[in-house]
Amino acid sequence: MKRLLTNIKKLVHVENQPVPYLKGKAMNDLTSIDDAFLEIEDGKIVRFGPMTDLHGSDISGTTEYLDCTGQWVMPGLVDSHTHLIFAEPRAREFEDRIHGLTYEEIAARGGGILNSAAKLAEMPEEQLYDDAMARLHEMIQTGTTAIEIKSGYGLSTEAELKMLRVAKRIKRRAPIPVKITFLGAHAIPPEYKENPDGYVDLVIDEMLPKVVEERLADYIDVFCEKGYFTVEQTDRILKAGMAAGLRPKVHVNQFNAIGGIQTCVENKAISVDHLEVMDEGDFKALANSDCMPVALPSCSFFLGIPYTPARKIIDSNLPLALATDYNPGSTPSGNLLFVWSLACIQMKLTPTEALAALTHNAAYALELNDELGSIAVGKTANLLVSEPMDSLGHIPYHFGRNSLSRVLINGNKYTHLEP
Ligand SMILES: N=CN[C@@H](CCC(=O)O)C(=O)O
Ligand SMILES: [Zn+2]
Repeated sequence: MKRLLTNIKKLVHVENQPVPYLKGKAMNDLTSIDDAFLEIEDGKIVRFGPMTDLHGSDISGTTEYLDCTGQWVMPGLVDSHTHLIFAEPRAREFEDRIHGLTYEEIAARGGGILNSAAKLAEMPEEQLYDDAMARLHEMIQTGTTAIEIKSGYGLSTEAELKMLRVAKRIKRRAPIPVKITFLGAHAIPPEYKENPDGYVDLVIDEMLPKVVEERLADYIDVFCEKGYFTVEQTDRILKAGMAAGLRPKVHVNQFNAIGGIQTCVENKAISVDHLEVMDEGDFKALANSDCMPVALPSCSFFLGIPYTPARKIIDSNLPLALATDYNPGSTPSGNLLFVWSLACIQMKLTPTEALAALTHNAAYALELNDELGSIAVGKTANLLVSEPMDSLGHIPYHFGRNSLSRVLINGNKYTHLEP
């Protein structure tokens, strides 16, 4: 099955010699081809270049042509941080915050993550699966072409395994690549309030071996934060995860800088996520490491907390990825196009830097950079086709609107949004 995209106004972020990720100035320096073509065979990119190279070349066997006059084609977006599986929205807490309560105050009253855990315990796997799949379908329409899914609303061995089994079913059946993260250490359940180390023991000694035995996860995560898990507890859990074959990918520095980033880097974390509050020691720890900082601007938008210092991160010659953090408490949105707008408007990234963070670097944060993240021969044809436009900024400029005309998954039109 051969498909040919022709007359592409601009083919964005092509690579002849793919690199694992982009950092600093390189994030604003993506190579593009004007008036381009792109050939797809069996779901993979097999050839691309200027239209002038296509004329006279062998296009026999092409089964479908897609004329992209006026349209831009770019790599599909990757969401490297989501809590896609949850039982119920938390709109009540949203109203409590409008009336002045903070996220932390709501959590201290037994709301927040504990509220979601109580609801999840009661919901059958089938329903969790159907709801999460419906959310996934919606996300693909706004450009998401690979996703990470966390557990963390279980907080008991039984419920964590239930979440992860749902995630594994999604991974098997979803049309896009899925990576799974075990987040048993998302909050201290009420029965361990006086004995948090006892809960850490449960995560390490009881949950983790079962997760590994059933091959339910790719990564291990901890919410390293005041009132949740200390740096020492995080270190214990990450070391146990690594020993069991799960690389760390960690919630850290959301409200306080307590030294967690250093611990994550020491434990070879593939990414550190949130980073709304960072000190100089955190920047130092990230320099000379291969750990990807991941910013979640929709969370800052929704909770009204500081934005990750993304401009400073890139200007410090570090890489940056962007993700949604889709969850019922701090980010009830899986829309990466909105994340793109926030990155430009609130974090002062250029549209190009934000695209690099949403594609190439996000793919690295899921160790999917060999198959996704740029236009390169051999990579999977998970691609976005824009509506006709004059600049890349057209997409984030139109915040809250979907400026894509097509999302291609394995080269196939996933959805056709044009009238
Ligand atoms: N901060 C920790 N976990 C989630 C929120 C979870 C929730 O409130 O349900 C986050 O990444 O924002
Ligand atoms: Zn999160």
